[in-house]
Amino acid sequence: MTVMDTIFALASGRGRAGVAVFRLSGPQAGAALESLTGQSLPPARAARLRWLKDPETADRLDQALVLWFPGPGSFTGEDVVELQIHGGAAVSAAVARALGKLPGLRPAEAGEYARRAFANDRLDLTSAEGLGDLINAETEGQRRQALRQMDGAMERIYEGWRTQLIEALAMTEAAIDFADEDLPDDVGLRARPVVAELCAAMERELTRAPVGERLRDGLTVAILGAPNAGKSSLLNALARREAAIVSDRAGTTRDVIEVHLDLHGLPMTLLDTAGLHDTVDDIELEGIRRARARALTADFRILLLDARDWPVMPEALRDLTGPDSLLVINKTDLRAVEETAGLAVSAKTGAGIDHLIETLTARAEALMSSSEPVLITRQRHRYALEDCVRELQRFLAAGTDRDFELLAEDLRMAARALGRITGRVDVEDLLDVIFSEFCIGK
Ligand SMILES: Nc1nc2c(ncn2[C@@H]2O[C@H](COP(=O)(O)OP(=O)(O)OP(=O)(O)O)[C@@H](O)[C@H]2O)c(=O)[nH]1
Ligand SMILES: [K+]
Ligand SMILES: [Mg+2]
Repeated sequence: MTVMDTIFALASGRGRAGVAVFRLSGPQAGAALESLTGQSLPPARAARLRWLKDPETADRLDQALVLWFPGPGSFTGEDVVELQIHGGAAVSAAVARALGKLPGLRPAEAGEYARRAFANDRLDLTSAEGLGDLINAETEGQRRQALRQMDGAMERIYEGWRTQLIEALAMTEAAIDFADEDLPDDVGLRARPVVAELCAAMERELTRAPVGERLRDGLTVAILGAPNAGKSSLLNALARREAAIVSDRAGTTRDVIEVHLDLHGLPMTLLDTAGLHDTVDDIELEGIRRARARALTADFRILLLDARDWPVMPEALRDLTGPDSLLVINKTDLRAVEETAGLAVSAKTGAGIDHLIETLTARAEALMSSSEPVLITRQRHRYALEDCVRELQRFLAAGTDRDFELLAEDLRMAARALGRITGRVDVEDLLDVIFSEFCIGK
């Protein structure tokens, strides 16, 4: 058994505030609380008002609300203490100094609480990621997704799949281990329909992957158009600030400019790009190359046209039209255009901008909304799930004459790939449990 340090850290943000919260976790947490208060531990999970004193000088530091969460039912699974003290730099510093004087205590490193919670099986990896995402969530959509991930919705589905896989593995191994015994002939083949169904479910999930990743990272929308169409002006109008330089000189924007927006709870990254046209200027040409390259990786594109050019579409925009593009006609204050295929706006007067935002929001929602919890919110989930599906496909592609040993290996690898997502990798332990419930042999 390893002797764990007891860690402490300011759990609330730095700076002046009404209350600051210290959190202690580890075997000495209870003793630390007793020495700081000079009293025995309060009842579990009930707040008590206590004076905190310096353990060496007995100087009063602050009056605090203290909470005692004995392990293993705490956030980290260890003994945890929370000290709610008065906010303010000097109070926090004094309490931190006092904590540092106590035996076995040291300041926590970044992520150490979540790491201990993971080590003690209080959190799986997806829940830990969800917690991190929740703390960083800036929009409603991100908050909802993070919360679902944190409360274990994702873990339950992955673990359910993994258990089914390991059951299929047990059936396949039974065919190897008990080959000479009195087993039904088809026991090794029974895994097949289970694996086929699991594989289909995972493939379905992979096609939904962009939803979760987009929701976490945001949707990317590129604004494209001829020079001086008003791309930078439109970006500024949407962002409600002067993020990009606007001038009447064609070729003002030369590099890709990114602005992050929150569209009714959906995160969006807006890209302003160099005007697309024929030029011999090297720098402009490079800008145009980058604009096109970025535009192609964007989730969708706003093709911006000067109302005075309408309905002639500049050459450079023509090959970018399609279902992932939205035609927007700008400068309608200079020339009115009829209700057309495009959206009429004026970046200058603001006319039509609200309508554009509504359209963007609707598009973004259509791309991102999902009533079921999304299972893939990060690249690493997608990669692991793709690995898993590859193994299952290999299993399914094998003919009936294939060696059960090799089939079992495919399933074992598939289970490992899934285990990488949640951080639960105990294939053998689970296999033992399943075998013990298996009514063969005895
Ligand atoms: N009247 C009017 N002028 C506009 C409107 N939008 C932009 N402009 C003007 O058009 C000119 C070009 O605007 P920019 O936003 O710099 O255009 P751009 O497409 O970013 O141009 P480049 O970066 O050079 O490709 C500026 O003088 C703007 O003030 C509009 O809706 N109405
Ligand atoms: K310009
Ligand atoms: Mg510009």
